[in-house]
Amino acid sequence: MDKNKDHVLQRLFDTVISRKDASPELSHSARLMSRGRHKIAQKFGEEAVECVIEAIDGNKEALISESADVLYHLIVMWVDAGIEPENIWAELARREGTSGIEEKASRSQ
Ligand SMILES: N=c1c2ncn([C@@H]3O[C@H](COP(=O)(O)OP(=O)(O)OP(=O)(O)O)[C@@H](O)[C@H]3O)c2ncn1[C@@H]1O[C@H](COP(=O)(O)O)[C@@H](O)[C@H]1O
Repeated sequence: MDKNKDHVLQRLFDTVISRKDASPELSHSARLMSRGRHKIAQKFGEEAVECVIEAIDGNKEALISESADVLYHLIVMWVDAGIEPENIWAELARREGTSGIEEKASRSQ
């Protein structure tokens, strides 16, 4: 069994991808995707800004809720762009063990 399937983000991705051909009347994901890439990106940006506001204000519960909104809208953006969660996990795995300080220094050389 693919253990990634147990992950809530993978299940959410599978649900959103299954909504690509769903009715915009019945599915929020289908409605958002039917409105196009600019709208999807705009919604992601709005949710990210709401996260920033709650983080700065120190509202832990609100930050948890806004973080879930950000992840949902990020997943809609991946589906629209043809990106799979595995692509992101692979990039994160590639970075494992490389300090961000070292990586930044190597870019400026
Ligand atoms: N995680 C979420 C999720 N998070 C937030 N939202 C919706 O995102 C919407 C955000 O509302 P807004 O008013 O900000 O956005 P909007 O309706 O696009 O409005 P405008 O910006 O156009 O004014 C709300 O309707 C929320 O319910 C979500 N909708 C769906 N999911 C997941 O996606 C699954 C599939 O949902 P459907 O596609 O609706 O079947 C669900 O079972 C959930 O697991």
